[in-house]
Amino acid sequence: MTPSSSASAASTALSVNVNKVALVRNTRHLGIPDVVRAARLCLEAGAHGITVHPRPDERHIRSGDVYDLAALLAQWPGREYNIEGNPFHNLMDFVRAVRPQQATFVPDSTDQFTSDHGWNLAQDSERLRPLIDECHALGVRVSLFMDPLPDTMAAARAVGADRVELYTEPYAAAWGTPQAAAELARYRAAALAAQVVGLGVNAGHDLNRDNLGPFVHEVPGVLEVSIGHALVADALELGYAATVRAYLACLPPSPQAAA
Ligand SMILES: CC(=O)[C@@H](O)[C@H](O)COP(=O)(O)O
Ligand SMILES: NCC(=O)COP(=O)(O)O
Repeated sequence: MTPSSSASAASTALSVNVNKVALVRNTRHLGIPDVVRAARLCLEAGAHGITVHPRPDERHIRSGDVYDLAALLAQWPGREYNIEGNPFHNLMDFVRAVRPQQATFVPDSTDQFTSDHGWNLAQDSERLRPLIDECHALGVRVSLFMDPLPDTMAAARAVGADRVELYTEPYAAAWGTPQAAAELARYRAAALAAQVVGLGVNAGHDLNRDNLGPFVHEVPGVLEVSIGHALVADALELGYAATVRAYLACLPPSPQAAA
């Protein structure tokens, strides 16, 4: 399929995180599974973008992957590249070199098992502000990885963020339990609070085929979900194309037809 194909028409964009393809690739010196091929197959199936989280220890996504994927995305006008990381570590070097459509600032330590919390803006706003300003000067949208706390959204806007990414692990952990409805209400309140102050809302972490649909149905105005671990696990069974289509089917359709 040529890169001119359209992404699926959806009001919530699906950005596929390919960290875990790289993780498997790194266990042998054979170059397979190919991270760029995985990303291309996902884009051909209608994914709106690709996300990577190049951690400093290169446990999965390596520097070369970041640049190889940038070259791929350059062939797909209208699809977005989202690079995640801690801006006080290695993220900004990638942002300066690659200028992705979006940078997602995540407050992870270098040895963290996985992302498990959002920013403490009372502590970090002043350090974040110049880096957010630099991203804007480079034409890069900034999303801050945040816990679903309505009272923190004004500070996220005040520091200059364009969007917040709601950390969705607590929702995923509650899925299928009596606490699920209460968790959804928390995310709904956080999303509304973000939108009231002019922030766009993204979401991610531990989203999957079961919990994605209810989330985007109950939480208004989610612009993008970035999904990796469960999606790649599903792709091991279904293949990338069928898996991406299955995730897109969970997202609300809209007349918007992305380029
Ligand atoms: C920020 C976040 O929740 C994920 O995007 C992150 O990329 C997960 O990192 P691992 O894939 O290393 O668990
Ligand atoms: N920002 C979330 C992301 O990119 C992927 O998270 P997960 O689906 O691997 O948990």
